[in-house]
Amino acid sequence: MIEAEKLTKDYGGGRGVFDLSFAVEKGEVMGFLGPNGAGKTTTIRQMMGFIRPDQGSVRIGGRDCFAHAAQIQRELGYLPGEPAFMEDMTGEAFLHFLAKMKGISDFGRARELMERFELDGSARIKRMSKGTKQKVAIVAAFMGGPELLILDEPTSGLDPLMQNRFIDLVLGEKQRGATILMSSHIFEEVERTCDRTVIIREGRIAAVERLEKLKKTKRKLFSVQFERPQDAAAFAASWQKGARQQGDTVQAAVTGSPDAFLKAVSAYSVRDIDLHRETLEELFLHFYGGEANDQ
Ligand SMILES: Nc1ncnc2c1ncn2[C@@H]1O[C@H](COP(=O)(O)OP(=O)(O)OP(=O)(O)O)[C@@H](O)[C@H]1O
Repeated sequence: MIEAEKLTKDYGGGRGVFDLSFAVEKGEVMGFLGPNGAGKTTTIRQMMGFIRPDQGSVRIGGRDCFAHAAQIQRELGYLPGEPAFMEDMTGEAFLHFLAKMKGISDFGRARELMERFELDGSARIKRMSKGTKQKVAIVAAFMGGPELLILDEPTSGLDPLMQNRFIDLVLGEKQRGATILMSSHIFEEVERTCDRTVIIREGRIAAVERLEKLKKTKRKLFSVQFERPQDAAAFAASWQKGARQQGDTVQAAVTGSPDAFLKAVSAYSVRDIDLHRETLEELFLHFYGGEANDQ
């Protein structure tokens, strides 16, 4: 469905994207991941035909994205990283306008989506919060039931309840047979929806992974406080595998099943235990190296 071949956009000074080759199959949900500034938006903008590659190409359904930009933009569902609206319009008027432009005659699906996301479309867009604007952008991308959706950080600004509704929406579209490419910083969203992920770092592909592989790589960071500091020292010495002891507390990263770790810990008296699940940013840092920025 999407084929990038040696796709390059060079902004100078090492910024941009370089030599990206990957493919998204029909019916697949592909995560597009990487730290801030890695080049996700630059890649997506080339898929939309907004900017011309310096070298290489990206094709959608066999058509070059830059040469066939207008047609591709009309057909697919796109959710930009920073949606630009006609701010004076109400949400609903804007969606009607967009539906007309895209030749969507049935507004029923848009209404259904507005209800699902509890979006009140009667307010002017300029008065809406970031999260509400994001809901308008989601409805705009999905309302035509497109075969292909390209989504740039689709849940940015949404609360956890709405993030969950978004995940359900993506799973429904996947069942319908839609192909989706989605950039994201949120592990849960990626874990629950994506079949594979393209991971980019500093403008280059670091890996194309199946989700199972990424899940196996993800670490659980345990912090265990022991009743006695000498127990903490004994546990840290016996566990090894990168356990760090400080006073009565040991921190350890566990990959995969925590069973062996918990059994080893249970040989001692434990005062408290904390679990931190690794974020995507932390995973990039420990697995692929480089900078991890806060979102
Ligand atoms: N028009 C431009 N002119 C010059 N440099 C640019 C331009 N657009 C992007 N860049 C640079 O290219 C690099 C990749 O930016 P891009 O926005 O694609 O990253 P991203 O992965 O989408 O990051 P984020 O997660 O922050 O959205 C950055 O270093 C950015 O500063």
